[in-house]
Amino acid sequence: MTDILADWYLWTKALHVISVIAWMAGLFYLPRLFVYHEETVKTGTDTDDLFQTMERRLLRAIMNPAMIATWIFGLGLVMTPGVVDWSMLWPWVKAASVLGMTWFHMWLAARRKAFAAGTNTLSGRHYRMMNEVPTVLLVLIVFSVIVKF
Ligand code: HEM
Repeated sequence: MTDILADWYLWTKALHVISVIAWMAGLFYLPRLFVYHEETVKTGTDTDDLFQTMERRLLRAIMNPAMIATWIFGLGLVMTPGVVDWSMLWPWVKAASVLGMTWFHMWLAARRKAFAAGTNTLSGRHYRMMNEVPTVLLVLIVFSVIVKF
């Protein structure tokens, strides 16, 4: 098994990065949709329906599959011999950051359900601030995997 992973290392990494890009696009865009949804749309209107459709499709068609693919290829890299040295700091920073990113995804999914039920209570400002969470985690992750401190 580890031989196969070693042979496919660069392909796995390429697929991991492609999945990461698709996931991050959604993690940045969905909170922006929530900002406009909250600040400009009245509950029960056609525009409300349109925003709900965009949010649902973004999450189900792009973000959920991209998150699952990122995890599968990422764990494939973790199991590849010689890739991760757990005595260094970077794998721990990366692990904590990807857990944070996954938590953020779940939080967004819960907020989408609140919009769909017409029970959103958070302000546009709140969503703007939360939009910084994936940015901070992205910076930590990229420094971890590239600099390998
Ligand atoms: C979800 C769980 C994840 C796991 C288990 C994981 C694990 C890994 C591992 C083990 C590597 C290999 C490092 C190497 O070859 O030296 C890697 C590479 C990489 N990861 Fe992840 N990762 C995950 C999520 C993410 C996320 C969320 C991002 C970006 C926001 C990301 C960005 C990258 C990048 C850019 C590389 C390539 C670094 C290089 O050029 O060598 N990963 N990942």
